[in-house]
Amino acid sequence: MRSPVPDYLQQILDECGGDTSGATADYIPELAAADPDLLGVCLSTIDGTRYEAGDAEVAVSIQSISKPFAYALAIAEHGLDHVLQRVGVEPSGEAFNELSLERDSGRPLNPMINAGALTTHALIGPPDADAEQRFELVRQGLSAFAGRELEVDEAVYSSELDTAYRNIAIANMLRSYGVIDHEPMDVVAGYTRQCSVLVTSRDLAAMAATLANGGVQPSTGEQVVERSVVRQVLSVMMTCGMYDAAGDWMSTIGFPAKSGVSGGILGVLPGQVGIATLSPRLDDHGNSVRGVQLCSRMSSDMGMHIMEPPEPARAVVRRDRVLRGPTGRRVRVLSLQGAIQFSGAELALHTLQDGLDGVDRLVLDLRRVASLNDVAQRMLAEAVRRVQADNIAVTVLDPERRLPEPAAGQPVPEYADDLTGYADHARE
Ligand SMILES: NC(=O)CC[C@H](N)C(=O)O
Repeated sequence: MRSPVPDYLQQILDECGGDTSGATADYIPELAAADPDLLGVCLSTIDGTRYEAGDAEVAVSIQSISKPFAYALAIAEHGLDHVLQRVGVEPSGEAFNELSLERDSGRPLNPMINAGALTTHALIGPPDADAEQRFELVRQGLSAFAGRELEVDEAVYSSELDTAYRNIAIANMLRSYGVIDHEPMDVVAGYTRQCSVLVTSRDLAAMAATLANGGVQPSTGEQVVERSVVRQVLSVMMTCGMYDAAGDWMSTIGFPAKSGVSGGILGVLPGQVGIATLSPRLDDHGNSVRGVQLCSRMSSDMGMHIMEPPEPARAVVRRDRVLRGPTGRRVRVLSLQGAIQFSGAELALHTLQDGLDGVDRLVLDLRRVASLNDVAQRMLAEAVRRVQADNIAVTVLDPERRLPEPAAGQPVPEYADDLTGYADHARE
C-alpha cells in the first residue's frame, strides 16, 4: 500500500498554493531576490519516517529558526539558571527586531527576538572563544539536530551583514547595558552566520523531530540535548516563537513553532512529529503567509493542537478478576496495559481500592504496559506498599522491571513471569 500521507500533503499544497499575498523579506537583499514561489512541506516522525511534498529539498538560510536551537545549546552548555540570568522568557508582543530590554532586569525579554538571540549566541562556547570558534560550535550543534553536516550560504551571510544596521544597533545596546561583554560587531557577525546556515525542509523537519523526540535525533540516535532542555525550548517557542502573532498562533494552530524570514516555519508536536513548511512570502509579522495556512490546515485536519484533551486513560485497566489460588485462596489479578501516566495510574489505584476484602493475594500484571512515567511508577509502587501493609501478599508480573524497587526496609513483593503457581486458570 502506498502511504496516503504524501498525497494529503500534496493536496494541502495545492489548496494553499494559490495565495500570493505577502512579500519576501526586503531588508536582506539576497532574501528579497529569493524565488517567492517555493512551496514545500515535510513531516518527520520521531521514528525518523519522512513524508513530504513540493520543494522539500530546496535549501534556504535557516534565519530565526536557528534561535531555539542555539538557545538549547546554550542551556545544555551552561545550565538553565545561567542562561535565565541573561535572557528572559516573557513574550515581548513586539516585532522580532525591536530594540528592547526587560524593564526591571535589563535582560532581553526572550531568546526568540533578536536581542535575546544575539545574547544567546554570545553565550555559546568558553568565555575566551573567538567569533569563529563560537560559530563553529553553533554549526556543529545545528548539524547534530539535523543529523547531517550543515553549511553556510556565504552570499546570504555577506548580504545580511552588509545591511545589519538594526542588529548592530541591538548588539551595541546589549553591550552598553552590560548584557554582553563581547565586541558587538563580532556577535552580530557570528549570529548572522548562524542565520545563514543552509537547510532544506527535510532538515527542518528532522530538527523538529529531534525536539519532538525528547532531544534524541531520530536517524542518528544521538541525544543532542537532555529532555529538560527540550522542555524549556518548546515552552519558549510556544509563547514567543511567532513573535507578536504568538497568541493568535497558540489559539488557532496550537503547537510550538518558530518562523524565519527566509520563509520557513518549524513546528513540533511533542512525542509525535516534527513539521516544516517553506514559502518565502511573509506577512506583517515576518511569518510565512502560506506556511501559516499550511500549519493551520495540518493542525485542524490532524488534531495537532496540544490543548486538545488527550484520549481518556480508561483502557489502562485491561482486566480485573478474582481467581482461585493453589490452596483455594482468593487471588485478585489486576492487568494493566498501554502508556500509563497520572490519570491512568489514578484509575488503576481507584479500581484496586474496591474489592480487596477477602483477597489473599494481589497479582499486579504489568506485562502489557508500554510505559510508566515517573508519577505512575511512584503511584503504583505506593499502592503495592499499602496493599502489603493491609496483609495482602503481592506478586508483580513485570518482565521489564518498570516498577521501582521498594525502599530499603520496605517489604519486597514477589516477582513472577506469569500466573503459573499463583492462580488456577491462567488462561489469557
Ligand atoms: N525573523 C528572522 O528570521 C530574523 C533573522 C535575521 N537574520 C535577522 O536577524 O534579522
